[in-house]
Amino acid sequence: MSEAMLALEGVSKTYNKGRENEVRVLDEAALQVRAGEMVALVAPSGAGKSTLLHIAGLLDTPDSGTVRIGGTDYTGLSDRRRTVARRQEVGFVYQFHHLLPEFTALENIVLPQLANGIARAEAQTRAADLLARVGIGARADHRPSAMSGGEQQRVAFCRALANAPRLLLADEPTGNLDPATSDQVFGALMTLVRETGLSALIATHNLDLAARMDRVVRLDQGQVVAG
Ligand SMILES: Nc1ncnc2c1ncn2[C@@H]1O[C@H](COP(=O)(O)OP(=O)(O)OP(=O)(O)O)[C@@H](O)[C@H]1O
Repeated sequence: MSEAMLALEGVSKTYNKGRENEVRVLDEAALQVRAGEMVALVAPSGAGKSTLLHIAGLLDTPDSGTVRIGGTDYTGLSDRRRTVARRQEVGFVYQFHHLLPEFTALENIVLPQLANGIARAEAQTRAADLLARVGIGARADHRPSAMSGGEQQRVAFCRALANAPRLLLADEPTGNLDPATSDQVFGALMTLVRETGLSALIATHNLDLAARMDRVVRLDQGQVVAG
């Protein structure tokens, strides 16, 4: 078995601790995603999927437990170190694309690379290559408003992969699309993940999409269990 790219151990998270509206969302949760593995995270609304993804992606910290990405333990590291690690190691995709409306598809994928110190020419070549791989090379100069929902989401996938992360985290990445488009766009995401050898943890309510991944896990009473 290959080494875990993402490893959560004993991760607990409670919101509003000690208050009467206390919510214990994660309770000693454990999860491993191996290198190159695609794992579906399925859970009812409110079960804690977003909380788990934010902790896995170093956007939030657990009350206790450890988070390792690529073998590095990020527990207790400074916000700065976590921010740098997040930028380099993790790509995020959300239900809504959150593309910058005033920039073209290509520029939306170039900008995060510039923020990561990549030269503009190299960033543009990489952005064009990513767009071609998800089948929308011809839309490179379109702004988000001049693209379909499926195309916008494909751009969001490319942006998530712009800095060649090792881990992709996605929260309902096709949840805003009609079923047929969702199916096609998810296919494009899977191809991209497979070609780049990424590890991915993808939250979805769509059991058909979940079944196309390597493994399905569920969140049950704050713990991650086999799906
Ligand atoms: N910042 C917060 N403060 C207090 N409670 C919170 C906070 N964030 C989330 N919660 C609560 O924690 C629980 C889990 O929230 P989370 O967003 O992780 O669920 P989810 O499984 O992603 O849900 P959905 O599928 O609806 O997005 C919910 O009951 C939510 O109300």
